[in-house]
Amino acid sequence: MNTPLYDPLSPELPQHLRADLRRELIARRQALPDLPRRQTELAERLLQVLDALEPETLGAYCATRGEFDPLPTLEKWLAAHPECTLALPRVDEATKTMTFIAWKPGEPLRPGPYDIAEPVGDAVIEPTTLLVPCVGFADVGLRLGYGGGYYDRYLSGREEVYTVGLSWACCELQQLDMQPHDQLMDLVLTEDGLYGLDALSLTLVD
Ligand SMILES: Nc1nc2c(c(=O)[nH]1)N(C=O)[C@@H](CNc1ccc(C(=O)N[C@@H](CCC(=O)O)C(=O)O)cc1)CN2
Ligand SMILES: Nc1ncnc2c1ncn2[C@@H]1O[C@H](COP(=O)(O)OP(=O)(O)OP(=O)(O)O)[C@@H](O)[C@H]1O
Repeated sequence: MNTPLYDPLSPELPQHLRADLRRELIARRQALPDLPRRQTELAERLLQVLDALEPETLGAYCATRGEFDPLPTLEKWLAAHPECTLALPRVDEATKTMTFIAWKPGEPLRPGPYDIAEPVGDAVIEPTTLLVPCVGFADVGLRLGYGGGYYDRYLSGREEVYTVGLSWACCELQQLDMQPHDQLMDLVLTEDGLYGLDALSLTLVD
């Protein structure tokens, strides 16, 4: 358990404090010790979850600013599951919307807005399972992102999409006020554990 960054009884976290919180969490994860071990542990957990979920179409992301990079693990998993289509996000900064484009390991990527790599193809996919990068999270599956609202906007009206948040243990928050537009993650994985309302019902085999 990490020390709460803010008074857990505060009725609502003001926007400027959310921005401070993001900065603090990004700095924390960028200073994480033992990164190779943490990456290996989170990758193992991700593989277990993929084996349990067997997604037909999977949305992932190109890591930035100290996020867990899921692509090496996905490359390994996809080699054994060629029936699964992988897709990566492309954002439209003007409309603050996001589209998932089919992508295979080795295919080209180009820098997009916010300096995040994006696929260059044009095959739009509606992933059934989505790996969602989380700047912070609370154990019920509540997520704090970069503040663009991209995932909340994308997931609103797509309640059937199964969401797997990925974060680091140091980014767990004891209290994160839920905002009306917040979409709960079904699961959140870190190097230390499994969170979210589905964590209790998902049976993982070693
Ligand atoms: N790897 C990765 N790709 C992703 C996301 C992500 O979280 N991780 N996204 C997830 O949505 C989308 C990009 N969303 C972003 C939204 C805002 C900022 C950003 O730079 N925001 C400002 C202000 C933040 C604030 O208000 O505190 C900044 O950081 O300076 C970056 C990315 C799509 N692709
Ligand atoms: N479904 C939605 N429709 C319209 N606006 C939305 C929706 N979801 C979020 N927003 C708006 O987007 C802004 C950012 O939301 P929030 O602070 O929750 O971002 P975030 O989840 O941290 O960011 P991101 O998903 O980009 O990583 C807020 O001003 C919010 O009102």
